[in-house]
Amino acid sequence: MVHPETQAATAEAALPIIELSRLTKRYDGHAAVNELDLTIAKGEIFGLLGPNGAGKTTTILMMLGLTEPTSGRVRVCGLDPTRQPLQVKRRVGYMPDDVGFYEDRTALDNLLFTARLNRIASEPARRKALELLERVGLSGALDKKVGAFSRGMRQRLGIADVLIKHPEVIVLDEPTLGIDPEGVRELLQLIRDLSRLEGLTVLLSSHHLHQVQQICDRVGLFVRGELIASGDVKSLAEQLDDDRAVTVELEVSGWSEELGERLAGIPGILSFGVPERRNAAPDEASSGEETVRIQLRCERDLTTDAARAVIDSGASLHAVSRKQYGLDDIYHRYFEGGGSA
Ligand SMILES: Nc1ncnc2c1ncn2[C@@H]1O[C@H](COP(=O)(O)OP(=O)(O)OP(=O)(O)O)[C@@H](O)[C@H]1O
Repeated sequence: MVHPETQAATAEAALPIIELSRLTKRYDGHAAVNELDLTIAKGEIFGLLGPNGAGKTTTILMMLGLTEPTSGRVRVCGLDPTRQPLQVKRRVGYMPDDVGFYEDRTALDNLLFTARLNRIASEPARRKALELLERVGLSGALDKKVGAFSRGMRQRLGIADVLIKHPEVIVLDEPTLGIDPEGVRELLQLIRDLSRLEGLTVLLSSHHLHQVQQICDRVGLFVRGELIASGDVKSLAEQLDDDRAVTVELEVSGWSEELGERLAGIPGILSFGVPERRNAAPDEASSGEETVRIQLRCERDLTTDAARAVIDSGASLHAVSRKQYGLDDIYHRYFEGGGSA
């Protein structure tokens, strides 16, 4: 989903804040990240998506100056993390997938501790901590020891913890791991609001396609250390349709050979699968009143012609639609066969 706010991005928002060029990290000759080129604009919410071992964490660690690239270039807020790690740390908030807190201290104390580490004076730190606890919905639990927090509360406190130093960029590694659906919804909303209202750039690493789809302006698909595609969900879907074929889906009962012939006779239909009958041998075509789904690959949108063929054949048409690719389809199509679309 592309957010309208993003389309109306200001000139400032288009400024690159993260720039990776030919970035490579090798471990014992094995490339964990290989020749990665990626630019993220100020204010963008960018999703790093990929299976285990794809190189997402290694990329993040190089951006934070926590591991040195083998070759290539990284710039974060105009700084080189390898040579200026402290300046980068001041501007970038990192929330790992398992945030560590002092368990026997309260939420407020934990935030004040982080503020002290970042040399924020005690009065402004207290004001900011209380404001952030309110913001992340934890003002009712500020005196509660973190050891008694649920996973969702810890993640929300983690967000407050990265925000206390007023960063320009936040990097969140699997922020919704282990949180219930309602908690996930609230957390994603919070992240999006923070980005929109405060111009915060967010880099989010995740396996959860639907969550990434809900809040990210752009997504990068990682496979074996390589960024195999990036863009908003719509443009990734378009890249999948290289041949510009359109998929039309029909839900029909009363399938017959005649319907098959009528569909095959429509100019512009490239192919379609003959629906299988339930409990039948795989090569036996379906018949009768059972509802079946048929996907047609067409040169152009032929929903009307396909619907007419169903009705003319005497079958019942329950649904007809042009298939829209979601991130699920994109992910699976790209990752099938090891990452070639
Ligand atoms: N310190 C290390 N020493 C050797 N190999 C490493 C090291 N760190 C990562 N790797 C390897 O680099 C590759 C990329 O790992 P990385 O952790 O960046 O992937 P990821 O996409 O973050 O995976 P996950 O989603 O599981 O966290 C993997 O093959 C991993 O085994």
